[in-house]
Amino acid sequence: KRSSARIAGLPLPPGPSQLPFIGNLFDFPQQPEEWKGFAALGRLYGPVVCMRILNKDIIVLNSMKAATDLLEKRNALYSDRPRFPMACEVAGLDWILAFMPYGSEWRRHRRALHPHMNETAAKSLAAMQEVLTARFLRKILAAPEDWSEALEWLAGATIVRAMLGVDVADKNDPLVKLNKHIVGIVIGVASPGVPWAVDWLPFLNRLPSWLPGMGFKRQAAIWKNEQLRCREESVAHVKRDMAAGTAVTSIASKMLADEDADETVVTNVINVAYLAGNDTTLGAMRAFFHAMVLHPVSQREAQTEIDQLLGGARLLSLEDRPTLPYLEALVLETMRMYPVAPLALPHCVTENDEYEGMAIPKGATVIPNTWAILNDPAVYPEPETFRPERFLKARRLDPLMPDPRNAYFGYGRRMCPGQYFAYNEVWLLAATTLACFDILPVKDAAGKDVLPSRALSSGLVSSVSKFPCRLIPRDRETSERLLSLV
Ligand code: HEM
Repeated sequence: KRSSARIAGLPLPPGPSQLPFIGNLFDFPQQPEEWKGFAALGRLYGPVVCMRILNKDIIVLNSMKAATDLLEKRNALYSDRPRFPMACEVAGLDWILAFMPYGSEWRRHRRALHPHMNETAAKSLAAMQEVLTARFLRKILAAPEDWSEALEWLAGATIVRAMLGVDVADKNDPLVKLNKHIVGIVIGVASPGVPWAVDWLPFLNRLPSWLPGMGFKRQAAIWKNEQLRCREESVAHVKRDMAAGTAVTSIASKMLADEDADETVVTNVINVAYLAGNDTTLGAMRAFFHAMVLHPVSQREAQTEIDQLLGGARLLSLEDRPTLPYLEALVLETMRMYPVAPLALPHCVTENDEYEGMAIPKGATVIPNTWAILNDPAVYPEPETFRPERFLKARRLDPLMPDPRNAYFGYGRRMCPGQYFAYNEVWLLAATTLACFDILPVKDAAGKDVLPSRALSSGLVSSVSKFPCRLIPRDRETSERLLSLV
């Protein structure tokens, strides 16, 4: 039986029928690729699906219209997060902006980040991104088989350079290590599908650690110490350099130089940028290589467009973006087909609401199904086909085509604050790599192409797994000459 209506006699959104107490526990889509399970429920019940697990209402949004109507147009009601007791209260990760409840603290942190990450500010970081991307290309010219490690280096080097002004070492960089340590802890406590009893029964956190079954508290205490120590160290590094007069300008140094700045907020947002920006951007960049291995015709088309613009005379820069519509379409199509956050992050509704005759109960967790939105055949016909042309009309970007970034980077007031910085990085990587290399599949012993798996991993960040590919310089001499100038 479905639970009875609770708001002015309106029914809850449709969904599978519920068992007593556990509700829809057995209907809940399972990893891997649980977004496909949510999309299947959407085909059965409609774009807004309601489920209940134990004591929690869960509303899944499977269409852009529903996501826009609620998360964007009613953002005053839909910008909260569900509570994450294990991550925030037990493991002390409540300083992470992405987990913060909607309110004044959250707003203070977003405001601190905004001047440094908005669209205009992101442009001023592009020159640094161009230099690091050129270093990446030099690395893969020298050792193409190590492209995956070089890409990991690029993702870490860019965010650390932007936030802390530090040039990351080629291997074993201490600041990258610190940040990775925090990421590991966040993955340990906050990954979807990691069941912590305390997340469902928060009173467990009030029981003493020595009781049987309270092992999670002892483990979390260790994680808490570790992550708080690491988080202080990265900003302390910048402060030391500033005191010695050797600091390179960075977002941290600019924030700290502001007399009115609250140091705790600075430490929080500087650290969250690596957490939220490293693996996501890496996943997006790896997806680009994957798409190119699988779609040589699109790759060739983008290279022709680039060659016509450059004629091998210079390297591409971000300023070339408007003159390369096919390349832009190719990057957008890659983002559409490889969403790094297929279920975004959950939102939470703060008041009882009504939508198209259905009750949305206060406190419900709202899961936007970005994967379903970006694979909606009514918007993107034959969504399983990689087709950059879908974004073009008469060889220009079609302004009527919905931009996948409006889902890819999340929704409403919680939309990703790093989106411009991240997009520029992925675009630069795609543009400059295609200018210099052919990206081809590896061959097996019989000389046949080995194509990598298309499956997206589940977790806080989704992407294709690491895979081998062949990177063949298109014109080694010219590439080496141009890259040596950067
Ligand atoms: C390709 C790369 C990236 C993708 C796909 C991505 C995607 C997302 C998504 C889907 C959300 C959740 C939005 C929502 O709740 O509706 C988010 C939140 C967030 N992202 Fe990104 N992101 C990327 C890169 C970055 C970078 C480089 C930063 C660095 C500043 C960053 C910082 C954040 C933060 C701090 C939040 C939490 C915002 C909040 O809760 O208010 N992200 N991102």
